[in-house]
Amino acid sequence: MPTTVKLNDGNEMPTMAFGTGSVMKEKEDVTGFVEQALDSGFDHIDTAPIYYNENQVGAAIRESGLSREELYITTKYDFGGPIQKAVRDSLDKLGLKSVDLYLIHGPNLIEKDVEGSWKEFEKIKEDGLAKSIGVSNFNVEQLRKVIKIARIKPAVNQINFNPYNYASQKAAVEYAAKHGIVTAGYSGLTPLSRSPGGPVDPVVSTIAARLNVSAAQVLLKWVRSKGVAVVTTSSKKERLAEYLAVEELPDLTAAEIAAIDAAGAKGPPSTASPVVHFL
Ligand SMILES: NC(=O)C1=CN([C@@H]2O[C@H](COP(=O)(O)OP(=O)(O)OC[C@H]3O[C@@H](n4cnc5c(N)ncnc54)[C@H](OP(=O)(O)O)[C@@H]3O)[C@@H](O)[C@H]2O)C=CC1
Ligand SMILES: O=CCc1c[nH]c2ccccc12
Repeated sequence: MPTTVKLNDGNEMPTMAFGTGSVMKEKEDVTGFVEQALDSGFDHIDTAPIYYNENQVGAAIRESGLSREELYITTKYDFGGPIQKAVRDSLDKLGLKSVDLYLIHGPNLIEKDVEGSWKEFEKIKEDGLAKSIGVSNFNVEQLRKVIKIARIKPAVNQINFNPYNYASQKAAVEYAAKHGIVTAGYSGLTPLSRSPGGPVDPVVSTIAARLNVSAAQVLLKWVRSKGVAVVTTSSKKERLAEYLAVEELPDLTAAEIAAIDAAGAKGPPSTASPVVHFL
């Protein structure tokens, strides 16, 4: 059974999500990958209009034969324009009456009218179109602005979170936790996928050897050790099984966590792919 975390609105969110924004090469159909993830035991699927695959996620959900109650679906507001229309468009594409979590994909989408935009999000929850509402890529200041005017606080902040950006993201995670907001981390496997050859690699390899697990499992365990939920992905069935086994692995020791933190603080190798900023 996948592990869940209780959100500040009483709902439970599975702590291991399968992301559809990067599983495929650009414009590739993700239906088969989502089916494979559901078949492997993932019950939380993360999508967004900007991934142009909500209809494919919907098809995979229907194909899976799983009931709506067995699934947790996250999508996002990201193209701008009227918020109520955007959520209904997403629901149409997904073929669902409601999503479990609806996020503002980036702070610039609401910066002109934080209060008015968040009120629209609160209405989405009150109308039952999303069971929970939240934000993504928000820093402390941006979270503070929403919390200040919110009747319903964001339940989740989904952010880029890995050992190489831990020092800069720590404050957002701690601020969120103080306000009862769960942080979900994407790109947790950056040291393997985008920035191989950096100072985190040997530390992770040593821990992986001690535990007889993969480097990806150590990195995801490190994410969880910070109280952060995971949004990851893979095109490979064997990696999906590894990701899902992470909750059952023994905890990293405090010294191991500190060693990953310290290696991450040295930064990625100079050959690392640049982080693309968007939204
Ligand atoms: N809210 C937001 O703004 C954002 C949200 N997201 C969400 O998060 C999801 C995950 O993001 P992503 O950055 O891909 O997450 P991760 O950092 O978890 O990376 C997943 C990738 O790592 C690869 N991988 C796994 N193990 C290894 C290994 N040992 N060596 C090399 N590569 C490996 C996988 O490739 P393989 O297929 O070969 O296993 C997969 O492509 C997205 O799909 C999206 O849903 C992502 C970015 C921004
Ligand atoms: O959601 C975050 C990053 C991302 C992943 N896939 C795409 C496609 C288009 C824009 C942004 C993204």
